[in-house]
Amino acid sequence: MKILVTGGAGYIGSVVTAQLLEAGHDVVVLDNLSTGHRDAVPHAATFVEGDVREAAPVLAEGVEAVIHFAARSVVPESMAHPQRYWHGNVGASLALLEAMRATGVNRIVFSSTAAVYGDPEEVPIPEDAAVRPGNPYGGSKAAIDAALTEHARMHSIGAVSLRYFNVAGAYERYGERHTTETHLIPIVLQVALGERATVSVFGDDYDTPDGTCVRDYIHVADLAEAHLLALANCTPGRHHIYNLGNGTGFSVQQVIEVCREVTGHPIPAVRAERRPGDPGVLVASSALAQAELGWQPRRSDLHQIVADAWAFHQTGTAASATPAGERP
Ligand SMILES: NC(=O)c1ccc[n+]([C@@H]2O[C@H](COP(=O)([O-])OP(=O)(O)OC[C@H]3O[C@@H](n4cnc5c(N)ncnc54)[C@H](O)[C@@H]3O)[C@@H](O)[C@H]2O)c1
Ligand SMILES: O=c1ccn([C@@H]2O[C@H](COP(=O)(O)OP(=O)(O)O[C@H]3O[C@H](CO)[C@H](O)[C@H](O)[C@H]3O)[C@@H](O)[C@H]2O)c(=O)[nH]1
Repeated sequence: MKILVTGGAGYIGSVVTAQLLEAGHDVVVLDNLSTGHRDAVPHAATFVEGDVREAAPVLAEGVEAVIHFAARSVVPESMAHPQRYWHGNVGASLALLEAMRATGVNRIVFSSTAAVYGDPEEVPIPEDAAVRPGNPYGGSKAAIDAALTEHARMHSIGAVSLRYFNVAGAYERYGERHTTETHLIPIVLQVALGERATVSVFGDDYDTPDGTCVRDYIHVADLAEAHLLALANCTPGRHHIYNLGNGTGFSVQQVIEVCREVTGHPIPAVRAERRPGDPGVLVASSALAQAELGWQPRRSDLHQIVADAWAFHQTGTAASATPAGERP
């Protein structure tokens, strides 16, 4: 299949592009390089530098399906500049859907997020939990999910929203390298690398066993595999929504401890105020993805997730990578 991957120069998009190529698909990456890297695009993919709003000419070149990663995704930035998220995420995604209609491309897999659930009443969180985003980033993704439901019904598009929990780890030579890093695991590893003196623990008075926030960390390679399954499950006229996580929560303190074990570095941690908008506990129920997509995470051990991220930060390649010759 010929697939357009928006945001394929980013962290998750580059991993999915690599797996699509390994599966024999033809991939075009459309990315404006705002947070992504040209050298993260696998060699066998065609790269087009540009905005998602300019997708029509690319779609018209025989594209059969879209996997849509391109977005702004820094929660604190969304609190300070919500309009960037309405224009950059909602506006750009609506333009992409319009271009798909105009060119007759009728399948899309979309990167949604656990942030649409805000502070959930029920944990593990099922897909039918209330959508109550606690920040404009989550709000923008919830709005795109709603637009996909409408487009599926009104325009016979087949859509799948994948609601990722906390993505971490690395795959082959593809990993997380954001200039503005807010995610816990890469920040902790920057301390181990000597790039930061300490890690701040945002709040130790949550209603959790050790008082720090609990999250569900999912290996990027497992997450990526769900996109290939979702693509095969895109049914015209239907919008499916699936949570993707391991179903196990780890506290911030536990994550730091695992990073100490993996890196052998003491990783000094300091207590800091709660980060505005952070829910205490986010853990996925991925039962629906397992039942309907046949998805099964295979790299659930947090040590392996951190070991892959650590190897990537040190050498540019995941610990579990296959030999160089086999990489796309
Ligand atoms: N990383 C996570 O833990 C996580 C969790 C939930 C959801 N998500 C979602 O997954 C997707 C990918 O996240 P990521 O961590 O790989 O982010 P990333 O920033 O590494 O990748 C996003 C890519 O999209 C590109 N991009 C952004 N706006 C664009 C535009 N208007 N036109 C063209 N290209 C554009 C960027 O240059 C970048 O290469 C995002 O939609 C994000 O909201 C990520
Ligand atoms: O320096 C840091 C960074 C993070 N944290 C804490 O670590 C936990 C994880 O924080 P991340 O920033 O790594 O991830 P979030 O849970 O805030 O958000 C991520 O996962 C969400 C869903 O769970 C959304 O998908 C969102 O897009 C994505 O950034 C939070 O409790 C946060 O307060 C710290 O204590 N110190």
